[in-house]
Amino acid sequence: MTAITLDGVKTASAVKTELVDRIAELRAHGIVPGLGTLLVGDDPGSRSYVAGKHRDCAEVGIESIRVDLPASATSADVRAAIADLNSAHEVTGYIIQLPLPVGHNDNAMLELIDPSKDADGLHPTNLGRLVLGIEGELDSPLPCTPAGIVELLRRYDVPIVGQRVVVVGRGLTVGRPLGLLFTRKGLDATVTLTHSRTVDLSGEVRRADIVVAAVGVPHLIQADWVKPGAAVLDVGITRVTDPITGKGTLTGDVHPNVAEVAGFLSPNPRGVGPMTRAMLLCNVVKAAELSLIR
Ligand SMILES: Nc1nc(=O)c2c([nH]1)NC[C@@H]1CN(c3ccc(C(=O)N[C@@H](CCC(=O)O)C(=O)O)cc3)C=[N+]21
Repeated sequence: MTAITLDGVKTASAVKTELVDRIAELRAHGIVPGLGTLLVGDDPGSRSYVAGKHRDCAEVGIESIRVDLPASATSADVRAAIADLNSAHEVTGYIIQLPLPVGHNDNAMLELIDPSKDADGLHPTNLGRLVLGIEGELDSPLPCTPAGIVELLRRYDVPIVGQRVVVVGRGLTVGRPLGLLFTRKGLDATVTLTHSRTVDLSGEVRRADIVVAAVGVPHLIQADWVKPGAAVLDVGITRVTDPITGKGTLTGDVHPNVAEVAGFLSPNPRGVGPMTRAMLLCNVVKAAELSLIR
């Protein structure tokens, strides 16, 4: 058996196509959606993600505003840049590229974002709304990676209701909010949130109908850990740069042999990454639409 690929590139492209008309409608009402990005330092991974976000915006008709600070930026510099983004009228939503360089406090900076401009859904107010919102439509932005994971599964009709989901990794951007999202009414999954201190991790994963691997441990999830037919989503990525050639390679958390056992496999790259970016655009558009009716 070979797993059906959950194609994030194709699915993200469908999501983006659906946004184009909504963006034109906003512009017709005099609202120009604009995504800001705040990047601090010169981590190559972060640079490439930010570049991707600006390309996506250009593709669908969202303006984008790029603020790059040098690695030498102080916390006061970062705070000042956040204050500027909060007050810039052309910025309808923005993100702080995480992680910030060592010496900066990611959570403290996230708290300074105007929650109505929080395109990542990571401000405590918006995370709090996700905790409160067990049912009904949420009008707060959802964290992009969890939203992208659920959207990818839905578009391939992978059953979620009542299913056992094992999330490997409890990080702020993926594992923790994903548990909250999967257990909302309507999705109704049963979630086990695992982490580095979990006893018998392979046993937990073997019980799962849906496995989300978001830890950044190369090839942690092997074929013999996976229940035949399960959906496996590879989210964690480890970037290794060859010291001699300077060439970078990306290795996911899921071993390639999982494709022989799983029913569905979201690869990495070309899986959840592009979906994350598409959901960011959705958050920007949705926030702009809400500003019309408020
Ligand atoms: N405030 C904040 N919000 C984020 O959403 C956020 C963040 N910080 N920090 C880092 C992680 C990581 N992340 C990715 C986004 C797109 C791809 C993506 O599109 N990847 C391509 C490959 C790109 C490549 O080659 O590097 C793919 O999977 O096909 C990957 C990872 C967003 N994150």
